[in-house]
Amino acid sequence: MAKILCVLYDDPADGFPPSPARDDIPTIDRYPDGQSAPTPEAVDFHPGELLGSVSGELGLRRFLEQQGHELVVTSDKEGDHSVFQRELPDADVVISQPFWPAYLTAELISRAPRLKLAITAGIGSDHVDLEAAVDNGITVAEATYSNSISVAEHAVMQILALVRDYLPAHRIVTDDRGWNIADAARRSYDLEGMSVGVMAAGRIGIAVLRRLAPFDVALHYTDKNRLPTEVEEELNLVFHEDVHSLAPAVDVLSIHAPLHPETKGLFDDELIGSMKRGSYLVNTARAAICDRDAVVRALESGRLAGYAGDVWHPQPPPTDHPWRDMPHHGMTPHVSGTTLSAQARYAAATREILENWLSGTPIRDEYLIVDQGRLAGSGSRSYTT
Ligand SMILES: NC(=O)c1ccc[n+]([C@@H]2O[C@H](COP(=O)([O-])OP(=O)(O)OC[C@H]3O[C@@H](n4cnc5c(N)ncnc54)[C@H](O)[C@@H]3O)[C@@H](O)[C@H]2O)c1
Repeated sequence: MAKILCVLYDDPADGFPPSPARDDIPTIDRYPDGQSAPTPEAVDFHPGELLGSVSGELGLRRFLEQQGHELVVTSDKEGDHSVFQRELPDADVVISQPFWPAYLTAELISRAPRLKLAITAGIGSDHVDLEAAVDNGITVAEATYSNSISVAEHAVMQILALVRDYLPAHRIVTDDRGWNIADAARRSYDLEGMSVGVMAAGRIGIAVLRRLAPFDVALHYTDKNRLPTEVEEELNLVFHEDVHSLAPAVDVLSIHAPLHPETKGLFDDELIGSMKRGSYLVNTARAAICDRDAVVRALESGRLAGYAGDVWHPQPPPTDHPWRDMPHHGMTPHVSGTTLSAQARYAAATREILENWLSGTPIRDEYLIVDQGRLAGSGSRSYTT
């Protein structure tokens, strides 16, 4: 029998909601590239419920316990005495979410001799030391595509919020109880006619490009895997060989690459300094792709007119993290990929992966990041160790 250790974020501060705000959510059978939505044999939850917090348990308890497996769910993840680190040494499976990541470092992996499977309930497995997973024969799998559109919508929202300076205007109404139109207009522009670029046009990046096309903007992108010519022509995309060519060419840049050795710290003083004065940078990918203090400096100097995103390092960030107080930012907590709509999909994908693993049947190739001692599936396309 297997021990499954699941690290989830805390319930809402005022308790687990007795009912969701809406009775149902749209059913998505297929993702934009034709990949089918998760196909577990069954689920023990109602889509639209809060599943990603501790009491939601990703809807897994009945399924696992009926088969005699042990499920431990906790939000307590930091330090030697945390429930996560105390339960890890005899765990067979760890499930974690990027929103509240249980950092599976090489050192922790060395203390978990039974660990065979690390599931990311969401997308982005950089909280797992992939090299250590390769070396220790651990399979890493994630819920590919489950929240890609969720994140794309968030990025588009934040691009518009920055360019139009939405949040300060909202605060004039709620906090100041005021009506100074000039205060609201002094940094507010139209997106129309601007150049917008994405760094990485994978599942999220292409969805951002598609959603922005009707805004009559010039679309640019870079990716180490170039898109098919017909997609470039359809969206009238300008391709850049690398981010150093993309950054100075656009007014707005949205980051959608995974965090791995090629992308860590990429947006430093030099790269951000090559952008036009008054550019906007949105990062819903991973915080460590940007140099934390270079972002603050660029907002203070006016090189960046705005920065937004939902990803921080570490997570949760300390209360004095400089991104909480820097000027002209539109940051949210790491929430874009954990809408209730996304939760239904990644909870179902997590169940599907567990069903496969527990019955010894293959996990879908597109869910795999590391398998059999090497990068595999989606991981071999998007990551480097
Ligand atoms: N904020 C959130 O809630 C949230 C949710 C999901 C995913 N994400 C992040 O977004 C990332 C992308 O997700 P996705 O579903 O689009 O993944 P994806 O695998 O579909 O796309 C990743 C793309 O990045 C490209 N790429 C990788 N390294 C690159 C490099 N050095 N230069 C240029 N391009 C590079 C790949 O070729 C690929 O096209 C994830 O890895 C994750 O870190 C965040």
